[in-house]
Amino acid sequence: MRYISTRGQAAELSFKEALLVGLASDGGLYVPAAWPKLSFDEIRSLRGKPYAEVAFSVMSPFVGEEIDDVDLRRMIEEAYATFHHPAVTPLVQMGPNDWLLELFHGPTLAFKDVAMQILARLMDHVLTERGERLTIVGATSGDTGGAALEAFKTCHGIDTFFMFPNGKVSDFQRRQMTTIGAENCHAIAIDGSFDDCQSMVKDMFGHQSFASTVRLSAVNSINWGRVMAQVVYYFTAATALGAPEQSVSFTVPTGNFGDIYAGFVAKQMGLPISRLVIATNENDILARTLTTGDHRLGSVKPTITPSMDIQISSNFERLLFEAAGRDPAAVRDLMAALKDSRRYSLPDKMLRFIRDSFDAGAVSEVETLEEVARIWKYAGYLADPHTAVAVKVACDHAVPDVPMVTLSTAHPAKFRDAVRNATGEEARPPAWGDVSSGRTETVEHLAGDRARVEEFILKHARLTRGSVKSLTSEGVTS
Ligand SMILES: Cc1ncc(COP(=O)(O)O)c(C=O)c1O
Ligand SMILES: N[C@@H](CCOP(=O)(O)O)C(=O)O
Repeated sequence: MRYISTRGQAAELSFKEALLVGLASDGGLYVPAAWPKLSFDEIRSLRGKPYAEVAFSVMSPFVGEEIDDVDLRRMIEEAYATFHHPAVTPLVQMGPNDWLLELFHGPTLAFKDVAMQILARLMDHVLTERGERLTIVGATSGDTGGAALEAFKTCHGIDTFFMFPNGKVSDFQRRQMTTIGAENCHAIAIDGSFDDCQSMVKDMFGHQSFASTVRLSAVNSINWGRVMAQVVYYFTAATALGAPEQSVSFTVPTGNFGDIYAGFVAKQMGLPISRLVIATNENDILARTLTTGDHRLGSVKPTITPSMDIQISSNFERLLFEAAGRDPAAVRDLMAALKDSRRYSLPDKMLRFIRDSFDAGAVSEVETLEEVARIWKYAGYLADPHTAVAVKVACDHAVPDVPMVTLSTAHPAKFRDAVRNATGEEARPPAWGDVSSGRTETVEHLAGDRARVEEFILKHARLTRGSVKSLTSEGVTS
């Protein structure tokens, strides 16, 4: 499989190259040059299979011949053996046709583990094979950082740095990053929003002397490997509910648009998905875009669903690429408008394309708390607030005879205060995932200034440690 950039001005890459590079050199995101398809019979044959087997069937067309099947199967088995549920991502029935897809049974209690556990193994495998090392720099609104640091802490050829918005993640999320206790893992608190952190990551890729010195890579969902791994649970859930004979809808709490875009990929591969419903909190840019066609950045509002406190949804660019008929020039124009005037207007044709597959809804703070309380009262189920946002939106979009699956993206213990406020109940983490006390926190606190962050990374990345003092725009000075 070859990978192309959504902006059309970067080299076409192999799977392994796309995996290690993360972001394309033209600022775009890598996508497969063509969508692999699974036939009706192939999809039906996935029903009831163990998660790891489905994962192999769904991911191997994206990997192609580049990684030996035996190695790929072994890495998949190992990745999902870290989960604490035999089904890995179990479905829980909430009503006659309503289901929750629990994605939080991995080591850090959020859906990010599903992709991060396999991604770390794949990257480590490729680097070991090549005798190379690299440095990952990422941005997190709370969950990606913990999952990445946990997954990469044993990868000896990789240093991992994660920036998070200072004071804007839950205590539990912060502690997952700051108590990791591994020499190659670093948590950085930034004065700013998640969007500020994410744009620093993207700018670092544009700062070529820095990027090449540290051999920069990314494991946010801008990395194709993340999206690929998230496609799998759409297949396990839909086939369990009757696909391919039965079509299924999904509602997804959305921030960076990675998780729901993985659903779109599953649909491109042939999975009969009726509707993909975007659920947002008050940072509702995507819901507004779907309603009006006007994509307009506002300022980020802190909410009780902090992982979704995002305005610049990276993976929306991948959807725009499809909506524009895979025309990279159209994507470049929209991205330039977003950068220059903080908005763009979607041409009718693109909006129609998006509306063909997607619906959207936004939920206020008050409604989120009420929904957590309602789910507890009527179903006896403690839902995390991100999941509750999606459950509320799902109710508005459910139709008879089509199962509606809502993605439950985090364990409620990660958002204990909000859950307590809504229900009076204490959401306790399982003992194996509890970071709420004990270990000392280590964190670097930096202003939202790319140069300072780069300096910190140069000082601590093992590729450069001790040998590089600063970088010019041309190259390294020591
Ligand atoms: C708990 C939780 N729910 C939902 C989301 C939104 O997912 P995405 O950014 O893939 O849209 C996130 C962050 O990514 C999250 O951590
Ligand atoms: N909500 C996310 C934001 C980053 O998303 P990603 O899927 O692109 O890594 C988080 O928890 O950090």
